[in-house]
Amino acid sequence: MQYLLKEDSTMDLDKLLKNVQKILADVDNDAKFDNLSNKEIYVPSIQVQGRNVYFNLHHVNEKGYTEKTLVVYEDKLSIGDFVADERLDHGQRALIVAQQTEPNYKALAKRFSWMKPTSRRDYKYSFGLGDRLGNASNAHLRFLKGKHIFPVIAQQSIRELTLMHRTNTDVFLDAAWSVFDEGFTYGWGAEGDHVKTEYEVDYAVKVGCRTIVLDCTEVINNKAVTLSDEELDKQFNALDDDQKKYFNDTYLNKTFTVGAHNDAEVHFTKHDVEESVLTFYGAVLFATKIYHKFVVPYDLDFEISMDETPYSTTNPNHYFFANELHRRGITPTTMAPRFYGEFQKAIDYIGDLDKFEKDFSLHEKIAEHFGYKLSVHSGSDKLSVYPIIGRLAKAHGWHVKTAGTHWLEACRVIAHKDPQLFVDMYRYAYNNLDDVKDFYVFNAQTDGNAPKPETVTPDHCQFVLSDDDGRQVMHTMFGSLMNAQHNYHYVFRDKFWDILKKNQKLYDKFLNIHLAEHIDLLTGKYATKQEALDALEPKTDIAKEY
Ligand SMILES: O=C(O)[C@@H](O)[C@H](O)[C@H](O)C(=O)CO
Repeated sequence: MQYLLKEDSTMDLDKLLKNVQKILADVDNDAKFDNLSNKEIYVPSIQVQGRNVYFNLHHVNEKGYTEKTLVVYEDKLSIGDFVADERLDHGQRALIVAQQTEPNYKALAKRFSWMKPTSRRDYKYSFGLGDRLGNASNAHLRFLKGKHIFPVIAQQSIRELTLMHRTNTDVFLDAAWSVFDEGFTYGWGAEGDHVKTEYEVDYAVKVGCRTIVLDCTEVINNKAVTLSDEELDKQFNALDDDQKKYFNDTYLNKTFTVGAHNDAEVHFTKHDVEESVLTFYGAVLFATKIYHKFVVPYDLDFEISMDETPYSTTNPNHYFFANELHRRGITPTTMAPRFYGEFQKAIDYIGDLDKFEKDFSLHEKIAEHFGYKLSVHSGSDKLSVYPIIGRLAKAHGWHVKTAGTHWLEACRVIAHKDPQLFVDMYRYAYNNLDDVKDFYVFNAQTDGNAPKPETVTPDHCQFVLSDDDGRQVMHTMFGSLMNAQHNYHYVFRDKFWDILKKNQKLYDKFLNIHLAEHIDLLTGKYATKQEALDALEPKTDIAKEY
């Protein structure tokens, strides 16, 4: 691709060069870069390596959208790594202006290792921040800077990619460019989330993901849980004699001590043995195969998720799965049991908190015993259990995953800035909820309590995002809403993006408020959900300030 030379350039490259030289001079002083003449230089992105300079320009165009371009000042011998739009030669060096493309990401990642996703194994606390739109990570990274929490910002399940019509590459690059933009050198995660087949694992790995979340739902025999003891026994006894002997010798009527301080026990009854084997042994073998084919050769973080099975994972089930992996020399990075109660999308935990605490505590001790962390899926908005998770997992570390709740904060921007668009989106989501019945299980599908569209008006629509069922309708219908078409036009997408791009600062503010409610409860800054909400929820309509 040929680049524009100085005389044809769309910007004053000479002036840009003067700012580069000012940056180089400032590095030798306080490196604050606070008096550059070009105010479009996004200071958090400035990187200086020897006499080489890199940064992003943030240009607000005539529509009010912020356009980001990369500027590189490097030796002519190396700058050819980048695909430039414009170039100014300067002695033995050159200044280029370039797009945020995959080739230019790869060129930057050659120079800055922190531009590549890394393992979360070495981080005690990690938080999944799935970004369904691709423009939430800057706010998330700015919020987390200095908090010593590892952000997994490239985290979209195959389900989300399918529904939103995005690729893992789209997700990866949106996240990676945010890392450069914010100068986030702490480390970041990219994961193939809820991958179920070797193809899906391979897809995530080849894009550059460092973690795979192997969803075992479809290789777990969920029928075993429903069997009578008699039928369970009959099916167990149909196994090979050596299999039966091994399982009974290893687990039957055995009690295992677990926990970092060996202060808890897991006991196996006959039912526990037979149910655990018939439910999970196939998944153990599948996970073992994936481990040897992908996790070892590509040095991946390995999460095993069973959080979306129809039934809770008992503590013996969890111990059985972990111990069978352990016997095979496999220690996952994280495991995601399905905990007691319900972790439905977009709303708080559903269940008895005391029972949850008892259940989570033993799962946590099993994880400590085998040397991995628990992973809490659908962590969005589960504020009631965060104090419990934060307390019980504080010593060993936690990994909590969120995603759709950040999409709802984008919907909140629409509800404030174009209420009619929000009303139309909600009506469409409500009337087409069957689109997602094969993808998600949530109360709003069946309880009939979601706000009726006729009650949602431009003057009265923001309440939907505080209503559990209304939240679930908007949360799960993200893909249908963003891809609905009529006469080859997007019904909502173009208007949605126009509003969001014009109001990125408001979106960022909503994201930071919402993320603070999650993080401040997990880290113990606030002891209860109500305390966090009282402290963090805006008392006025802050949208009027943007
Ligand atoms: O909606 C999805 O598919 C994802 O958000 C998925 O559930 C993810 O693993 C998650 O738990 C984030 O909260």
